[in-house]
Amino acid sequence: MSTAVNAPVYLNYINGEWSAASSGQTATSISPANKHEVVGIIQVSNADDLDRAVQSAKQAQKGWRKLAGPSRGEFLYKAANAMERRLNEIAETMTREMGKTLPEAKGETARGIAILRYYAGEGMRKVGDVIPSTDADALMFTTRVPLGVVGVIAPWNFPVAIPIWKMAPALAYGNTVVLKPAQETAVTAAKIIECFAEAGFPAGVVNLITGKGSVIGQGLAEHKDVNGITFTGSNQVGKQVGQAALARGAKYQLEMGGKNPVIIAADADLDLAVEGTVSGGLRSTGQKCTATSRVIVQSEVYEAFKQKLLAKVREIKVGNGLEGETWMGPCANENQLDTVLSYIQKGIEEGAELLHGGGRPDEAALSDGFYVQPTVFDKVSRSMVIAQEEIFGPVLALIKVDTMEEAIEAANDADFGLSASIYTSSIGNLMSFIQDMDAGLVRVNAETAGVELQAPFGGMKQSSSHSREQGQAAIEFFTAIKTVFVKS
Ligand SMILES: NC(=O)C1=CN([C@@H]2O[C@H](COP(=O)(O)OP(=O)(O)OC[C@H]3O[C@@H](n4cnc5c(N)ncnc54)[C@H](O)[C@@H]3O)[C@@H](O)[C@H]2O)C=CC1
Ligand SMILES: O=C(O)CCC(=O)C(=O)O
Repeated sequence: MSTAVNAPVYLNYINGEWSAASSGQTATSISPANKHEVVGIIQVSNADDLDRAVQSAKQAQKGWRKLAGPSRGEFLYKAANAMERRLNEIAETMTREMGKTLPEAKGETARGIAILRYYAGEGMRKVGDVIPSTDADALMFTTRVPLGVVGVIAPWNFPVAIPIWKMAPALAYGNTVVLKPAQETAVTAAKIIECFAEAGFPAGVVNLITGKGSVIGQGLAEHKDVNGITFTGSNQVGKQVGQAALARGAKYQLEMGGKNPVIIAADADLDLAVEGTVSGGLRSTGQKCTATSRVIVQSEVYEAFKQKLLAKVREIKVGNGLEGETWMGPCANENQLDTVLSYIQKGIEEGAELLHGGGRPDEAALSDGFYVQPTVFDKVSRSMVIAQEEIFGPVLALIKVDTMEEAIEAANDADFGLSASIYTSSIGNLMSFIQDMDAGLVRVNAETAGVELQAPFGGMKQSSSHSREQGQAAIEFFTAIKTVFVKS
């Protein structure tokens, strides 16, 4: 176990150099599995540091955008190779710093590497279209140009995948980047940036700055030289970021919450449905914006599904994510633990029936970590707070319905619309679900979580600013279209 005295120190990365915050202030990044364990000492930067990072990105953008796409792609391939060499170390850091289990952290790091390679290849793909002009002597076509400097504000729940799925397309399309990670996962972010440094990106193309959200995050959103802001996190902060960007005419992209439903139809394969509900709802301790939170079950199979679900949830081993037998790690920070516990309390007060969990685990060995039991509520009604607000924890709310129409209506009864899934063997059910479900991701006989890097990702309603990330869709945010008209 590290103490703050002998913990490694991580710096900002600005203009190709590692530097301490000019404020002289630092903070500790601690392990949620044991709050006395310090993973690293991180910088608490101020507005001057931020300005240096933005100016270095602005300076570097002039040369970076002039490189050919395939040449930019080469740097991304090198970053991917550097990350691959350090996969185990980065994954272990992620587990220590935010709590998800080591196999999940390894999977996420491998996903980060695959995303880098996908966007490295993007440097060789087409960027425009030829459009027939009404003038027979003219050539009309579209091309795309980068936005300029892109500010990346990232959360702690996917500390490798989210920064990379934002930075990789930004860079591939010719932007330069200032990354502001969540303080909870600043050490993991520093290790990613070490891989970018090793790849030899020109100075200023990639910058890392850590600090408070209200100072560095808000500062990025408000900075006049930041041309695009891409954010993932809470609804409240996302809206603030969007408003700050809008006020000065910058482009922005927000990926926020979810209240994702799974529908269990009367004709579902119940074992498959239980597996998908447990995995979708409780992996990563429910801290995914795509996590299953509302479980809408047709009355014919309600009791049978409930019993099978409880049998599986009872088997879950909660513990330190570094230990092989652990299935579910702690919440990522104390705030998150308190939020989850307060929602559980609210559920009880509102009259939902607690079937399993509901508090912190009893084991003495877990008392210094931010652990919570996997929790299942029965008799949840659609209007209850636990059926409406994002909990971001391992809490499943069972809702009983009679018909498929009622199931889809219940599934749509939320302010969010990120992901939704259905378990059914009926073509009629799945067609209605695909057509009528208001969500950016609709999944059939598969859990709500799980995003493929080559497909568009984003939500409807309050879940996003209506743009899409990942896959080819990323080009829409990270570039601007130019329509070119050439007359001979
Ligand atoms: N959609 C998602 O994937 C995520 C959703 N959340 C939701 O947000 C809730 C709270 O988690 P937090 O970590 O507090 O999320 P948050 O929205 O405060 O943090 C996300 C990022 O925004 C930054 N930030 C904070 N205040 C800012 C500001 N005023 N201006 C600009 N950037 C700012 C943070 O430093 C972090 O990098 C969770 O309980 C969950 O419901 C949290 C993380 C990820
Ligand atoms: O389900 C996934 O893999 C991605 C989830 C996600 O983007 C998030 O939680 O922010």
